[in-house]
Amino acid sequence: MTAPASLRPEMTAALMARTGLSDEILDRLVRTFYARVRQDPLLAPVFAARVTDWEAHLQRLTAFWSSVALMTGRYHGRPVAHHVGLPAGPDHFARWLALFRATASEVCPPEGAAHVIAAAERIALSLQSAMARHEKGPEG
Ligand code: HEM
Repeated sequence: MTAPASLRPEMTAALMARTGLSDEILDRLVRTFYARVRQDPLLAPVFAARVTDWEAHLQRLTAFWSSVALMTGRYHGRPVAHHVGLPAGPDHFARWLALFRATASEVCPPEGAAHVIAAAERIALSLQSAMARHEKGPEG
């Protein structure tokens, strides 16, 4: 298994060894997960209203997961800015996480699934609180 290009090659190699993850597995995770999101009656409309170029979106999301899970530094974006103002509340997040957990458990080795699920849960919480703060306005 070749290591992905990384800004921190030793850390990436150690994370790959510990989790069994690779850019190939993360690519499969992202593609399988968003194929399910696009079939989901609750989530699909939120994405359909915003994502026009799915291939570009999937490649950004694979870079994001490579940065988060393997510390490659491949993603340069501002995820919070893309979520504030979205019509998505606690039910959407619960569904997103349920689909993500199921997909990660199928696609990744067990240690890798636990690693990406823990990260998704952490990031989902911080996105939700940023979205809630945004809705309340600056006085909060
Ligand atoms: C209810 C849950 C969620 C919904 C409905 C949602 C929806 C969306 C939508 C519509 C976009 C495209 C925004 C645009 O291009 O204008 C997007 C982008 C993105 N989402 Fe989510 N999202 C959810 C949860 C999450 C979670 C939990 C994560 C991370 C673990 C995440 C990570 C990202 C990233 C990295 C992008 C790309 C931002 C960029 O273009 O740089 N999302 N999301």
